[in-house]
Amino acid sequence: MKYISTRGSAPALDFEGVTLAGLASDGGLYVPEHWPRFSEYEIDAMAGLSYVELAVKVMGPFVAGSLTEDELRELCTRAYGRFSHAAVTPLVQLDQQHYVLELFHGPTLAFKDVALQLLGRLFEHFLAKGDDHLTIVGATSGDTGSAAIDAVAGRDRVDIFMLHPKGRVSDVQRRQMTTVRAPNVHNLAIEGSFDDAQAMVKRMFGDPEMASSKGGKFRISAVNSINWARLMAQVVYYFASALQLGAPHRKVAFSVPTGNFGDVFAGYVAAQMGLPIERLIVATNVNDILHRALSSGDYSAGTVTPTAAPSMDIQVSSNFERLLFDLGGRDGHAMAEQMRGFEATKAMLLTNAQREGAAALFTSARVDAAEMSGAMAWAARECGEVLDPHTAIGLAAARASDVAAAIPVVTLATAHPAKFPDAVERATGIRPSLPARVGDLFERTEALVELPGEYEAVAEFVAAHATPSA
Ligand SMILES: Cc1ncc(COP(=O)(O)O)c(C=O)c1O
Ligand SMILES: N[C@@H](CCOP(=O)(O)O)C(=O)O
Repeated sequence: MKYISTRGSAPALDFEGVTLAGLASDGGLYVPEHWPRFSEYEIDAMAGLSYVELAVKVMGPFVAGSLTEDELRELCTRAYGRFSHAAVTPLVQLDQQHYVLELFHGPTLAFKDVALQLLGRLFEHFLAKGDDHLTIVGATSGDTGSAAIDAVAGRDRVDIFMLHPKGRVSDVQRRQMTTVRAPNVHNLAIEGSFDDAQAMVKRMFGDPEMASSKGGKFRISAVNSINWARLMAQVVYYFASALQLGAPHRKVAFSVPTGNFGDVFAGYVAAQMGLPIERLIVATNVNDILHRALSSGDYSAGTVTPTAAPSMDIQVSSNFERLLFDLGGRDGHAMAEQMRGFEATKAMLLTNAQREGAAALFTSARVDAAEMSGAMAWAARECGEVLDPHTAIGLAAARASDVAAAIPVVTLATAHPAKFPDAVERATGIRPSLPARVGDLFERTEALVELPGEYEAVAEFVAAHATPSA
């Protein structure tokens, strides 16, 4: 499989190349040059497979040419062996129509583990072939950081620099990052929002002093969902849950709490691969750029409002570019032009083709604090299911949607409620406790460096602590 950039001028790469590159050298995001498609018969034959075997089937076409089936199976077995539930991503029924897909049984209690446990192992596998060193630079609004750090802490040939917006992640989220003591892990608390951090990360990929692809010293790579391998691994659980609910003979809808548009884009990929998805509901909090874009075509970023669902406090959604590229006829030069406009003005209008294409599969909803708390209270009271604030936003959007009653709606449960104990207690009266596997999080010492929200300060820190490319 070859991958092409959404901005049309970076070289096409194979799966190994895109995994190690993270972001394309023209500033675009890599997508497969075509969507592999399964027949109804092939999807039917996936029913009953274990999570690992399903992962091998679904991801097989994407890694072709870079990994053998046995190598992929081995990497998946080790990645998903670290999950505390035998089903890896168990599906729980709430009522006649609604389900939650629990994606938080990995080591750091968020859906990010599903992809990052695999990505850490992919980095190790590919780097073992040569003698190069990777400098991972990432931005987190709370969950990617801990999942990525867990996935690469202590690994040879990798340094990780994780930027989080100071004071804007929960205590549990921060401690899950800052209490990991490994010489290759660097936590940077920066002034500003997640969007500011994400912009600095993207800038480093184009910095001629820093990025080896531009003549600089370090082989920079990504663990955010700008890295294709992240999304690829997330496609699997759409198949896993839909198969349990009767696919391919029955359609299923999904409601996805959304920030950077990675998780829900994985659902779009599943639909392109033949999974019968009735609808993808994009659920945002009051940072609603995606809701505005999908409902009125207006993709314009305002300032970020901190909320009780901090991991979704995002206004610039990286992966939306992948959708716009696909819906706009895969014209890289037009996409580059559209993104140049957005980068200059922080606003853009979707074209008619992009709006109409999106409307065929997506709907959206903006969920405020009261609606979020209401969904948490309902799930706890009526169904005995304690949800985190992000999942509650997905569920509120799912319950308000007009999906026909005969079609099951699966809300992706993206984080364990104990990551946000105060918000959960306020809404439900229940204070969730951390599972034993995260250990003595509040007894451990934290290590982090505070930096101003300036690119130069971050680049200087990375340059002083990273290992140059071979
Ligand atoms: C708990 C949680 N829910 C939802 C999201 C949104 O996911 P995405 O950025 O893939 O849209 C995130 C962060 O990305 C998250 O950490
Ligand atoms: N919500 C994320 C933000 C980064 O998103 P990603 O999926 O692109 O890594 C987080 O929790 O860090």
